[in-house]
Formats: sequence, C-alpha cells, structure tokens
Amino acid sequence: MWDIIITLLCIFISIYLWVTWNYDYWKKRGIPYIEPTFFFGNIKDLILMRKHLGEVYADFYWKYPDEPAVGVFKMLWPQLVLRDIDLIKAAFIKEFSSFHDNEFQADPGNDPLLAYSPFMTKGERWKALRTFHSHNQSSGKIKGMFPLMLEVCQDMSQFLKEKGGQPIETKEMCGQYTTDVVSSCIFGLKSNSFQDPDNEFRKKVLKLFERTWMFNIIFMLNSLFPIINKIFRISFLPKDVSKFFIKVVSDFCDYRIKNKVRRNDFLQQMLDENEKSDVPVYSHQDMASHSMTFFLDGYETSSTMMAYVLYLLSIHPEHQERIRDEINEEGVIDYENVHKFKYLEAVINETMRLYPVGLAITRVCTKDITLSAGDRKYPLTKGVIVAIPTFALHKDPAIYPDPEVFDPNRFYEKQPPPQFFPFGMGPRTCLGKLIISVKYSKYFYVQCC
Ligand code: HEM
Repeated sequence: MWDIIITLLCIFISIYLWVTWNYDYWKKRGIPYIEPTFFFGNIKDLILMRKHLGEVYADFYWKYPDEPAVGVFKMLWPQLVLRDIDLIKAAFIKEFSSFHDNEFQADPGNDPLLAYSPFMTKGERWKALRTFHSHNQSSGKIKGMFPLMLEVCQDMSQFLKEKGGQPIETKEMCGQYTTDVVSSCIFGLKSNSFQDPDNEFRKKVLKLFERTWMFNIIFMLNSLFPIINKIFRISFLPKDVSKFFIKVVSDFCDYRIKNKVRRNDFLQQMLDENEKSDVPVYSHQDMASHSMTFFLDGYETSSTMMAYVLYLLSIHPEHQERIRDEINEEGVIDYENVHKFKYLEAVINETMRLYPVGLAITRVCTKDITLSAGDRKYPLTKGVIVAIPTFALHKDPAIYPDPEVFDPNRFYEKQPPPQFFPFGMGPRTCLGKLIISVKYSKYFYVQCC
C-alpha cells in the first residue's frame, strides 16, 4: 500500500516540478509578468473557451499599460507580449534573423498539403516557399488572372439578381465567391458554387475548414507539443480531403498535357516550368500542395473579412451610400484603377481594424537575443515566443479614439497608424496582402454596393 502511495506522490511531485520549473522565467529577468496558474499558465480562459484569443491577449495588454512589454506563460512556456511599437518593429523586422519562425508546423508525411504552406514552415524551407509564391504572385501574373475573377463576379451578380430581396447568408456567399475565384485562378476549374452549392468541390472546401473540437485539440497540441502530432501521425486535414485535392490537380495536369490545353492560371505556371526542364521541377503532389496554399491561407481569411464588410455596411448604410457615390464618380472598377476607390479602401481597413483575422501574431525566438525599449532590457532565449496583440492594439483608444465606433474616415486618404496589423508584420507578412485579397475583394464589393 505504502509503495503505491509513495510512487503516486513521486509522480505528482515530478509532474508539478516539470510544469512549474520555468514559471520564474520572467521574474529572474526582472520583466513585469502576470502570475501563472498551475498547468494553464495564463491561458486558462482560452483553453476553457471562455474568451477568444484576441480577448485573452487584450487582458495581457492592459495589465501593465505603461510597460513596453509583458511576460506571460502559454501553459508552461514563456511568451513576451509586445506593446511598444519600436519593440514590435525590432522583433518582427530589424531582428528578424532571430525571430524568423512561426509557432506552427506541419509534417509532410501526415499533412502533405499543409506542409507546403509558407505559414506552416520554418527556416530555409520557408524561405524557398516564400520566394516561390512571391514570384508567382507578381502584379503581372495577377493581372493575367483578373478576367477570371471578373467571370466569377458576373456569376455572383446573377445570383444576387435571382435572389431578389430575399435574405442571404453572407458568410456562405463570400465562401462561394472565394471558392470559385480560387478554383478558377489556381486550378482552372469552374466550380460554379452559386448555381450548384452542393457540388463535390465546394463540399470538400467546406470540410477543409470544418472547426471541430478535435481540430481545436490538434491545433493546440501542435503549437504546444509538435512532437505528439509527429509520433502519433495526427494530421490537421482530413485524409480523404487531402487525397481528393491531390487527385483533382493530378487529373487536370494529365488532361492539359494530353490535350495540349493552356490556361492563364497558377497551375499553368508550374506546368510551364516543368516543360522547360528535362526533369520535372514539380510532381503532381507538389503542384496540388502549392495550389492549396491559396485555399488554406486565403479562403477563410478573405471570406471572413468580406462577410464582416457586408455586415458593417448593412448596419451602417450611410457608408454604403458613400461607396455608391464614389463608384458613380470614378466609373467602372478595373485592375488599373482599383486604387482610386479610396473610400471603399477605408471601409475595408476599418473593418479589418475592428475584426482582424489574425487576432494575435507570434514568432518564435530562434537564437538568444536581448531586445530593449528605453531603460528596459528583454533578454530572450531560444524557443521563447514573442507576440503582437493585434486585436488589443486595434482597440487601444490612445491609438484609435472611440475604438468601438465604425468610422472609415480614420483611414480615408490617410496613412494607417503604425499599430495597424491586419496582414501581420515584417518579412512574413501575408503573401496575399495586396495582389489578391484587396484587389479582388474590391471588385466584389462594387458588385454588391
Ligand atoms: C483579407 C484577407 C487576408 C487576411 C486578413 C490575411 C491575414 C494574414 C495574416 C494576419 C497573416 C500572418 C502574417 C504574419 O505572421 O506576420 C497571414 C499570412 C499569410 N497569408 Fe494571408 N490573409 C489574407 C488573405 C490571404 C490570401 C488570399 C492568401 C493567398 C495567397 C494569403 C496567403 C498567406 C500566406 C502564404 C501567409 C504566410 C506568410 C509567411 O509565413 O511567410 N493570405 N495572412
């Protein structure tokens, strides 16, 4: 009996010591921090789903309003939440070589599609993927795809006309629009989601983004203990969905090669590269994985942002009227004059301020470094995470007066304040930033207004 009690006691003490051994990390360095609770650290409300990520980081942000940064614990691991803009610039831009990785990663064996997303890769592999996508999303290449986007806009206009005055689930509509644009511009597939919302392709896209309890657990495990996902071969994306997309792209490649069909899309760019070389540069799986980056990183982000714009315009129709006036003044929007629609741009920026898709943005410290802000020094060791609390910064009244008010004039013909991070910050900023998201979404809004 005593043996069992002593063994259990030893196990509990070992677990306790393992969980708490690092809880003095910030104290030892003299950095203001928030006292962690056992096991949860400072993210209990997040784990128990009592608050969303943005709210949790807002709590951290307001704990020490006069400090440039605050130390917290994401369960057992120390994390520095940056408040001061110079400190943010130092970590995310100036000292990028010490903070070049994101927290998340996908194992190519378990998640062949996800492992090619720049967002999920680290080090040299990230650099190569980033260069590949930047090259393939040059302004000229996107311009070539613009007519394909317009075709989808016409389908959507038709859909809206047919709906007449009936209520529309806007998140679903934005998802249909994004599905059709991406499938047309990337794979050359007309997925026709407006006329046939239950088609197989659309169903698989929806499955790709299903947020189940299991997904949340896997996501959390991945950021906290990536080794567990690797050992137990746990994948983020359902295996049948990955297989489906790899097969779709493979079939398209075979069809185009066999029938000598060409199209002005992303897939064609890779097929052309293969043709130039004796040994194919990209396998079918590579092509499927590269193409999926547009869905994985661009689908939920763009369609959510679009849905919020429509929501805000519906409850503030005066701004919709102003966009209409601007359209009447500037005429038809096209690729060349898209930048002239300043009020529309201000509405989009104000929406992304109020509802940023990335509620907080993080980087992992990849080599020991000391950051400083005024007299404060922040000695950080490899593995510590730094975070921009985007949601909190976007609602700080010292930066954005009356932060809860929807006021596009904050951005109308003005440069945004430096604390505006809808697309992240530094060399890892969003790849779809200007060329895709804003430009095609602008056309979309014009159709709706
Ligand atoms: C309104 C739409 C979008 C928003 C608000 C958005 C937002 C973001 C944010 C906040 C990040 C993290 C940046 C950072 O860590 O500093 C990101 C990364 C990324 N986004 Fe977007 N995004 C949007 C659309 C797109 C689209 C359409 C694509 C398609 C190509 C895309 C591709 C990416 C990629 C590849 C990354 C990872 C970049 C890297 O780690 O190097 N995004 N996005």
